[in-house]
Formats: sequence, structure tokens, C-alpha cells
Amino acid sequence: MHQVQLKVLDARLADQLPTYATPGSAGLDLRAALSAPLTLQPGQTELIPTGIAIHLGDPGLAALILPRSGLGHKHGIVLGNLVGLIDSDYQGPLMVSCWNRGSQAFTIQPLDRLAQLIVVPVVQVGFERVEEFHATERGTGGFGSTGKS
Ligand SMILES: O=c1ccn([C@H]2C[C@H](O)[C@@H](COP(=O)(O)OP(=O)(O)OP(=O)(O)O)O2)c(=O)[nH]1
Ligand SMILES: [Mg+2]
Repeated sequence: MHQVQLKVLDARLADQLPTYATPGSAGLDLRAALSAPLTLQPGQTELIPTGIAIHLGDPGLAALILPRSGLGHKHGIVLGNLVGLIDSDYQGPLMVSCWNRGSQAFTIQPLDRLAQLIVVPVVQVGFERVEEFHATERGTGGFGSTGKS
């Protein structure tokens, strides 16, 4: 298992660090480091601190912040940026942009689990500029081009 440096920015998180809920989990739940309940009205978006910072420290890694499926599906609580991308050199507080895309107000309680973090491999690329690509079966077809007769 990779080891990733983590700073506790809010002491309440010290004994609630992100963990994998089951041996096969991909996601680590992130909590809302709020000092008081926060009600998001329909359509409202707020930036919520998680009380922690991580430093991946390896350009071959990134972290993604994703919605929790229960909150997103049942309550419309998703991410204002749809997906959060955490760069490997980022050392600041992990923040969650929380968007109530639903039609009911929703209250987030302090330390609620409100999103999840996954760490993924990344390949950084350089660009070799060319005038023509080698031909492929797909070529420039996209956006539903396959399966048409
Ligand atoms: O949901 C998020 C998304 C980003 N970040 C942090 C980590 C990331 O490395 C940094 C920058 O994010 P991004 O590159 O997506 O934002 P930007 O608008 O391009 O800002 P920048 O100019 O700082 O790169 O902000 C978060 O804490 N939460
Ligand atoms: Mg950026």
C-alpha cells in the first residue's frame, strides 16, 4: 500500500482520518470540518473544508474527489466542480465544493461524511507535434459514430 503524507488541520479529525471502509474499497470518505450545521438550499454551492491536507508527492499519482452515491442519488448532494482533481504537488487544505442540485434543502452536520477521495495513477505526457496521424479504424469518428450502417 502506498503511504501518503497527511496533515490534520482540524483536531476533531485526528481520530477520524480517512480509511477504507472494507478491504476492497476504492474510496476514502472525507468529512465536513464544519463548526455548525450547514443547510444548503436547492441550487446552493459551498466550499467545505475537510480538516486535512495531503501531499501525494509523486507526479505518477493524483487524487479525485467524487460524490458519495447515497448523498448524490437520494439527496442531490454532489460536487460543484463535478469532480475534484488533487494535484500531486498540492499541499493545501482538501476542500469539497458541495452543490445541492436537488429540490429540497439539505443540512450537513459537522463531521458528516460528504464526499470520497480516490488515489489514481497518472501518466504525464509530452507532445510530439505531427502533421498527420497513422490511420486507424476509427479515424475522426466519435460521438455515436459506431454502430451506424
Ligand atoms: O475539489 C477540489 C479541487 C481542487 N482542490 C485543490 C487541489 C488541487 O491541486 C488544487 C487546484 O485544483 P484545480 O487545478 O482543479 O483548480 P484550478 O482552478 O485549475 O486552480 P489552479 O490554478 O490553482 O490549478 O485545488 C481541492 O482541494 N478540492
Ligand atoms: Mg489547475
